[in-house]
Amino acid sequence: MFVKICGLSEPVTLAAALEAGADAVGFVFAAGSPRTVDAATVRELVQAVPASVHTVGVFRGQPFDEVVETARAAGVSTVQLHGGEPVSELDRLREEGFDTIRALSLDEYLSALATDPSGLRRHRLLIDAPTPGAGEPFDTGALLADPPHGQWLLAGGLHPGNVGRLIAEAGPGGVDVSSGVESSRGVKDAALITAFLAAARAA
Ligand SMILES: O=C(O)c1ccccc1N[C@@H]1O[C@H](COP(=O)(O)O)[C@@H](O)[C@H]1O
Repeated sequence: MFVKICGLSEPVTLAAALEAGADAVGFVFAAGSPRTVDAATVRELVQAVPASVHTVGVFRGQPFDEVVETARAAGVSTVQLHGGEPVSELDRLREEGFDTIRALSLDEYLSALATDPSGLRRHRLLIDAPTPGAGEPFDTGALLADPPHGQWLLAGGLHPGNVGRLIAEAGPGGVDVSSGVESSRGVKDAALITAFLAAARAA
């Protein structure tokens, strides 16, 4: 089970995620989030991340050049796009040398499945709630009829108490969490991060 802990901005909770065995750590560059960080802060933070752990920059609706410039300045390995950007933008990010995560809501996923199934296979897929980072779960039932191919990730309202059940029900290859490992909105909690990793690994 691939586990990503997202919305990190402080050395202590980044260390907790690494200590607990996270496969990926995420940093939010999208505007308007309580977790938004700047590239210089992330460049410092990623110095502590081993090469085996993915460092993910999270963007939503930002211009392509800004995404590339920010991701390069921050030194992240992977770009995650949440804004319904065309798949060609993710293709170009790959050409720029980044690994990619394409984040879609369930409706966006079902629409892409109908209109461009080959595009869905070119990038690591993350299926998220309609409002990313809000801590709101969604009904994964429709995924059972059309399960995604490959090692897709599930996000949206996950926390240590529900991640095991949702992994069992929806069958993702990985999970991504932000709100569910926070003590208050935007404030990460080391004990919750550790509990989330343990619950996801036990599923
Ligand atoms: O975390 C945010 O604030 C955020 C803002 C804009 C785009 C994506 C964001 N986070 C992503 O949302 C999910 C986690 O959501 P939840 O809080 O656990 O429900 C995850 O994919 C984050 O990368």
